Amino acid sequence: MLVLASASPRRKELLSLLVKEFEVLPADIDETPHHQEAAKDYVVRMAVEKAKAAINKYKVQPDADSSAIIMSSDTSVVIDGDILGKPASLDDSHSMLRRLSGRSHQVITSLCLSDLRFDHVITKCIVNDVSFRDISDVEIEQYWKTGEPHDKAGSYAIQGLGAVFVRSMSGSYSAIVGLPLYEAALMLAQFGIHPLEGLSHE
Ligand SMILES: Cc1cn([C@H]2C[C@H](O)[C@@H](COP(=O)(O)OP(=O)(O)OP(=O)(O)O)O2)c(=O)[nH]c1=O
Repeated sequence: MLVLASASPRRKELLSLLVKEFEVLPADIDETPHHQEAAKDYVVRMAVEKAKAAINKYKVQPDADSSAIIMSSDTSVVIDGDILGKPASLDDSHSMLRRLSGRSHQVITSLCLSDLRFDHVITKCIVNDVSFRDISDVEIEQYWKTGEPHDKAGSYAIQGLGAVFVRSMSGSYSAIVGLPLYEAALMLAQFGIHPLEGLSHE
């Protein structure tokens, strides 16, 4: 059994492109960065901590499969070395999008796959560059009212209306949305799960 340790509907949707059957088990962790923690280290640590929290929850389930594989991920927006998580308010969203306006930033996504004993663990960190056009204060307020930025790192969604701010990007689109499909497929294969096997030929 594959277990996706995530509350993100985007991650569930993206993983369902690769795997037909999996369980979803959100893991609650403290997402506060450590003092002077480098962005890449933080993003990988978050995925590892989500995996560990989900393992602890999963193991105590009566029908737990001892050969289950846990997948977890984290996405953060990084500008000038600062980590931007999800906005807590319009003010927060405003200061994030003001910083991103007219500039390039990075979206860093980590992926962690592990067995239940946390013996076999693979982590991967994917760095993408995204360039924004200038954004006005009025647009920031209008965008906030759509609700879209509320649960997104950096306060925007490239897969939604936030795309109107994106001049260009390089790297992995699925990683920015929350789950890097190319890397996920390669890592799943290392655990014996092969996404292209068993698909119908209709
Ligand atoms: C930059 C960007 C982020 N996001 C999302 C992906 C993640 O869901 C979210 C970043 O928060 P995360 O903490 O990575 O994930 P989450 O809290 O939504 O889910 P979980 O921790 O349970 O797995 O931002 C987009 O959907 N589009 C984007 O363009």
